[in-house]
Amino acid sequence: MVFKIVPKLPTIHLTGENVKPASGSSSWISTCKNIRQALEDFGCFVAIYDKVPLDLHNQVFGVIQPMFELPTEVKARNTSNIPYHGYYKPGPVMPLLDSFGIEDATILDKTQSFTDLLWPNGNQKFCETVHEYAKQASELENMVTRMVFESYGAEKYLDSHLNSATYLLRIAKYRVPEKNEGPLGGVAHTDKNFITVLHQNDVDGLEVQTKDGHWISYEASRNSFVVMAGELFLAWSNSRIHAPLHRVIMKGNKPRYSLALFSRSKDTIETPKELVDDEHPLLFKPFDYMGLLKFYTEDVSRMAFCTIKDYCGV
Ligand SMILES: O=C(O)CCC(=O)C(=O)O
Ligand SMILES: [Fe+2]
Repeated sequence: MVFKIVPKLPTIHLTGENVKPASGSSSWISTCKNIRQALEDFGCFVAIYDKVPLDLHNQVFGVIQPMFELPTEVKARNTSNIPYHGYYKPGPVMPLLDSFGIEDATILDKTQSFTDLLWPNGNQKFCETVHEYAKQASELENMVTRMVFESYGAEKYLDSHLNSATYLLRIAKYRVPEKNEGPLGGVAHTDKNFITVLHQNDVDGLEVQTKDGHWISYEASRNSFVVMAGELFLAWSNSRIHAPLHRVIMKGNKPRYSLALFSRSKDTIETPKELVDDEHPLLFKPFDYMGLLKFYTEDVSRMAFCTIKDYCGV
């Protein structure tokens, strides 16, 4: 009998001793190493993380669902000066996807303004729950960033990096395809930001491409998060870290809901000199998120694939 080996995304437990730097324990050091290895090999990993309580998980998926039932003209109030950062209605390329973007969702006032736009009579539960979720997800992002910086001996850049970080929260619904429709929920792309933290309900669909071209399906659980590197992280690491292609293929007969927290940087980013040597000559000039965004929105064909080399390669 021939068994087909189905590859899985690496899973890393970000719990207990593994995430206690003060203990100086070997668990912390080996967790840092495992994260770095997973990001270099796959560009992502599944984090098992228990700091987002089950209550918050249930509440956040509870408060976001009614948002998708609002009239289209109300949803369209979620605009942004930055391309692709506001409301995104289902369209010809991705008819199943409906999504909102909350810029700076980790800042309560910003989540409040978003809430006031959609619910002029108030929706405090939505505002507090989504803000709390964004904060928790950003803490996970900060910890992973710290662990990777330490693993590369680049910890002296961590504080200024985290101080210049901003976060976009994208909240998405993928409806069940009709009989005459295909299952494509989200087209294959690489993320353009630093790190993305993805969390979803119990309807799977996310697939990540390996370096050798195989698609791996992610099987979600309530306490799991996909931590994924984007093109900014690839360039920061002088191409050590991989930014994987990923897509959403709908499975099952219930809608899929997901929350994606994208970290970016307000400032210019430079590859630390610790990551440059004879074996790894510098590959990128200093770059910034808005520059990369402008570069790929000038030509939509650049959106799907990794274009950071074309934007700021030396
Ligand atoms: O819904 C998901 O799990 C993936 C979303 C995604 O890849 C994105 O918004 O960039
Ligand atoms: Fe993505």
